[in-house]
Amino acid sequence: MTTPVVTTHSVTRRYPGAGRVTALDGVSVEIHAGELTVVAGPSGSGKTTLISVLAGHERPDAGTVQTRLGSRWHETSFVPQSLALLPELSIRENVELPALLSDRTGSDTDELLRTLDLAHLADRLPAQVSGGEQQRASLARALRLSPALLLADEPTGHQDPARVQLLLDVLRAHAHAGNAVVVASHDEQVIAGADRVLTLRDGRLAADTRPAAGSPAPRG
Ligand SMILES: Nc1ncnc2c1ncn2[C@@H]1O[C@H](COP(=O)(O)OP(=O)(O)OP(=O)(O)O)[C@@H](O)[C@H]1O
Repeated sequence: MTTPVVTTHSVTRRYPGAGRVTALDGVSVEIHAGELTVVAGPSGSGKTTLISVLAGHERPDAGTVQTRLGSRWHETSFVPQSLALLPELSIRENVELPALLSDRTGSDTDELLRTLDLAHLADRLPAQVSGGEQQRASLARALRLSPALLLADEPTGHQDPARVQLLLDVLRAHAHAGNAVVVASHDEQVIAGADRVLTLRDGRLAADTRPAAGSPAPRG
């Protein structure tokens, strides 16, 4: 097994406020390159919080997070549920944007647009395409610099089954090219296509499995 790209050790994340929610409770996981890891679990189980901690966007209240990636921003891409497309830029300009901020080559924008079935929409604004098309555009942008770690929060929520398969194929290809891909999802089709499934319940890691192998993943 390779050195993990990111490792969490007994990570706990609490949100302050009246309810003081414990969103993650002592979660220890290793994320490896070359795998599509799906974080599954019911609504509110901590999926978004875990991938935000893995991305470095959320800091744990207890426990530690180790990454072998440096602080170079282009190594990590995050597709939020909100998608965060810039409304005044076209779909093509949104996808191209990371390349304007970096000297890395990455993937070709037009090739990504074709692969994600967006080429015919390239000159439209985000408001002029569907929710599913916006979702694919946000993923295309995240892939533009070919990140070593790609995290995506429910990236198939607006897709029909054929497009879920398309996104799954794209995510698996990126992982199998030697990158770590982590997707928060409760879509059964995505879970079935994962190399590894981390299941959360009430902020705890309830299961760590490899669906294709049909056996628990090695831990630790
Ligand atoms: N900013 C916040 N302030 C307070 N509580 C929060 C905050 N963000 C999340 N929570 C709570 O933390 C818990 C975990 O939330 P999280 O968004 O990680 O779950 P999730 O599994 O991604 O849910 P979903 O599938 O609905 O997106 C939930 O109980 C949620 O209400």
